[in-house]
Amino acid sequence: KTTAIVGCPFSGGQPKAGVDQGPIRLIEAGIIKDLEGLGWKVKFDGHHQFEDISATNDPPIGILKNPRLVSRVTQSVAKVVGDHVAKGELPVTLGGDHSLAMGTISGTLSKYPDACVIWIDAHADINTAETTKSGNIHGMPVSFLLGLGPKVDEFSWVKPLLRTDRLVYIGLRDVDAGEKKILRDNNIKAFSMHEVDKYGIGKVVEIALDHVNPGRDRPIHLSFDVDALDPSVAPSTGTPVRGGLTFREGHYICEAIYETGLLVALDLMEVNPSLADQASVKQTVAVGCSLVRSALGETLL
Ligand SMILES: N[C@@]1(C(=O)O)CN(C[C@@H]2CCCCN2)C[C@@H]1CCC[B-](O)(O)O
Ligand SMILES: [Mn+2]
Ligand SMILES: [Mn+2]
Ligand SMILES: [Mn+2]
Repeated sequence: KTTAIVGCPFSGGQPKAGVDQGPIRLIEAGIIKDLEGLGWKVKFDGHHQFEDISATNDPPIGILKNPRLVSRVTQSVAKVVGDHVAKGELPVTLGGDHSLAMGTISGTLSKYPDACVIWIDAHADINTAETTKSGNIHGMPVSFLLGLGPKVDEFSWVKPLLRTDRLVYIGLRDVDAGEKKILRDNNIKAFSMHEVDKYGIGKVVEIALDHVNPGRDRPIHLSFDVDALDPSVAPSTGTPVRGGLTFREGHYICEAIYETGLLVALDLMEVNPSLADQASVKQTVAVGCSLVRSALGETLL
């Protein structure tokens, strides 16, 4: 079994510098050796370099920031991830901000059209060009993947390959009003921290899988935004929100998804080693590596 580490040093979907350094820090922390230790053959063809944001003439479209750069980068990521998936390799995409998921999930769905997406995040990342208040495209990838909202020519390459009944969220606790309406209007299954408290993470993962993968026969793309975790667990991230998943709840999700044997692609997003003090950075990077190990088969016994 082969996994391909796709390092995506990219920050164009959001305004805070540093998240583009996430991949190198995860690599330096030893993620490759970690996965080899779990028996994986690990391919790492280097970090996918992207033009410097400042070097591109990329005025906003409406209020969307860096639209041409984000589109170009995510389209190239779609090809990279698609190629790895087509070869039967498990791409582990290291971000970089969560706009990259427009690329990773397009890549996965191009090979596995019946795949389901499990989105672990404090946020729904489902704003459209009409509903976004920030214009930060890391808050929008899911709407493009579902084909919701007004067309944005720059992103016409993103095909609406994802179906609303193949998407489920766990960890939500900071969802914009416009996003709440989109989730309701489209009957999208979402387990907020309220449901995690109410049912416990074990039951939540079971119900989530029953919803998007009732026969446990569909490939799974797990897209993990480290800000789903409580800021005390993963402090170095761009949009922290209190009241998040514990260290164990985050790891349980990854362990349970691995146990299904259906994982075909993983994203580990929004680690920003420029935020908070060095101890916090070290902690966040270590948690990121640990989550990846758990999603790729590390067990406690
Ligand atoms: N919905 C958001 C957007 O900018 O669209 C607004 N939110 C920040 C905002 C601050 C003020 C109180 C309400 N929340 C961040 C989120 C995107 C997160 C992207 B992710 O990849 O980190 O999940
Ligand atoms: Mn590659
Ligand atoms: Mn996110
Ligand atoms: Mn988030």
